[in-house]
Amino acid sequence: MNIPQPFSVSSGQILLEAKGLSCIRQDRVLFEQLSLTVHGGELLQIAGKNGAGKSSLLRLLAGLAHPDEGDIYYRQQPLAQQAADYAADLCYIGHQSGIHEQLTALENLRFWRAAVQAPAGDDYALLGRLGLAGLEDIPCRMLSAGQQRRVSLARLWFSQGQLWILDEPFTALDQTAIALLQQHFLQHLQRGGSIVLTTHQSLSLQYAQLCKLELAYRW
Ligand SMILES: Nc1ncnc2c1ncn2[C@@H]1O[C@H](COP(=O)(O)OP(=O)(O)OP(=O)(O)O)[C@@H](O)[C@H]1O
Repeated sequence: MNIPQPFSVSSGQILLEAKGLSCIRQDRVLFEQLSLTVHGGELLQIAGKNGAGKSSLLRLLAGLAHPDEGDIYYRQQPLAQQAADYAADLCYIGHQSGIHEQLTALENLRFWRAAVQAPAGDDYALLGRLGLAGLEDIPCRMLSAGQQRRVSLARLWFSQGQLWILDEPFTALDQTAIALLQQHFLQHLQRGGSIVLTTHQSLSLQYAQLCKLELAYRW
């Protein structure tokens, strides 16, 4: 059975490309002349020691900061020329969980659905699947770190973006949640989606299209 390609860029085609990127923070060159490509259906893991510049690189790729040198292309066009399209096609989850702690898990999900114009869905069922049954209606500040991370990651179950950029998505998750998330990654890749992530943990599943970029720590 053929799985329909819901995304604008087909599997194997270049979705995101960076050429000659440099990033300087506090007078330290984190990286320079860094180039990479992300294809449809591909997972790119950015690895490296603490402080090597992984989060900084993800922020550049997400369009949240500008490189000191170099250019980023989305669907073969400069990012800056199609910022709105890129934002609609991107799900970025940073190091912080990004949840509103005064809102409940259910309210956070409803907020994100509205923000990305995703159709309404059974959020009780989704939260139950993520191990949060019975915790839907209490403020997120009362949840544990791992539970808050699960709420944050729930976006990936209704995101319509082809590209997911995820900074340390496994932080605070237990083994059950890590396995669930990795399974969800596989489904996204099999649909032709792409993922760029940082993690200090090795990916246990065998992704057909797994690339790894090691950022060296530079003094
Ligand atoms: N906005 C900023 N202003 C000043 N310095 C920054 C900024 N963002 C990052 N840095 C510095 O850049 C360096 C790289 O930080 P970054 O968060 O990108 O590293 P990382 O590889 O993601 O580290 P970790 O594995 O600890 O998360 C650090 O030394 C940090 O202090």
